Amino acid sequence: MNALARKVVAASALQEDLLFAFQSRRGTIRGFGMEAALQRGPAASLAERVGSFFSKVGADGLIAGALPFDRDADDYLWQASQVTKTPAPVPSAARHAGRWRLRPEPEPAGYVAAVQRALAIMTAEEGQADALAKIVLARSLVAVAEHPIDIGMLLARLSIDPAITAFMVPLPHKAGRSRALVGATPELLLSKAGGRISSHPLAGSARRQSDIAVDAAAAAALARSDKDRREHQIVVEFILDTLAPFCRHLSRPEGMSLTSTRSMWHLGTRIEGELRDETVPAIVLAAALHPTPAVCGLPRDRAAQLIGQLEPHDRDFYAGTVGWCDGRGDGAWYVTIRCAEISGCEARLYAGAGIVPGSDPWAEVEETGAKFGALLAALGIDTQGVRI
Ligand SMILES: C=C(O[C@@H]1C=C(C(=O)O)C=C[C@H]1O)C(=O)O
Repeated sequence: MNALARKVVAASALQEDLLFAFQSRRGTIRGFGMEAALQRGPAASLAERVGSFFSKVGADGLIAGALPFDRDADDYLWQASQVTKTPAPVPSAARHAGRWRLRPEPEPAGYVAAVQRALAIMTAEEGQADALAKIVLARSLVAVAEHPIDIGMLLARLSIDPAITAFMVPLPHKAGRSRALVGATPELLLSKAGGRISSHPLAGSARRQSDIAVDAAAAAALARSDKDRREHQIVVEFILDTLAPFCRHLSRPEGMSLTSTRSMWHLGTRIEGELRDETVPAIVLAAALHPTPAVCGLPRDRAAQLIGQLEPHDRDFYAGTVGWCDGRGDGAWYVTIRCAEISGCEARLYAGAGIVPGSDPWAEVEETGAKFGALLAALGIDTQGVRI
């Protein structure tokens, strides 16, 4: 075998060994091969487990992976055998072949019933000090292909949108089957470089439109929407309150701004801070914030408990946080949304929407439908499972 052929074989073997990936306009970080696992556990013991891990592997180590939605459930984080920051492969024009079957869980009417139930609770509690102010309710869509889903291809196709971070992380096996979580998140939970931190919460959404004038009108309506502004403000205040004790300075711009992906408009606010103690690892700050009211609700524990009762399917790692953290404490953590759990021929897509008093249940069906758009487009199918 000549040198070039050897190099090609080595590169493709490496691709198959891809353990995690985070790819965005700001940079790429990919890990290959499982080197060492962080001892699994809940959010409460994370700081201690991370501290003992890096005291063994040293400051040059790096862990990446996922924290589940439920703070009491076990996380799943790994150190890779090799980490590269070189740009990821160029997205190919290839698409998945064959037919797809789609199955919503729950059906739209079931989701509407859950939203109505949440609104009834909000109405009944109005005026109480601990009243439910916001809850994010999600639904899922199961897409079954004729052939195993090509995760590398999916990741490459998701990366086409410059406004998102495309990610892939491994998940613990379920019923003996290997799984991965793949997505295109637009939402930065927390990044840290030295003493500087940033967060870019999103809440308040509208579907992008193909006609430029209609799209601009949708954005303008979102910027004016009282309901969406209330949803957004709850998230920003929660993040500021949570980060304040860690920070010497914490700032946010006046007002919220519009931000867009290829499929959605959102209200967003960029928060910047300077840490009092810059040795606090990014993953510990992310775990303190998680889950924010962008994916859970307010009051947090109450909303999380109701989500467990109102949603028919366990969120598992959806609406958690995915990211990486190095031995110096730097890292980037994203809200685990616009994603699908992939196992063999099956993809389970998730999408949620914030519910506040005044929300219209069928409008939330439409919003969550629009949020499936990024993943469906990357799989190469429309909402009916027809190839596009
Ligand atoms: C929960 C999701 O998205 C979150 C909810 C939003 C909303 O309710 O407007 C907007 C952005 C995200 O913070 C999701 O995409 O699944």
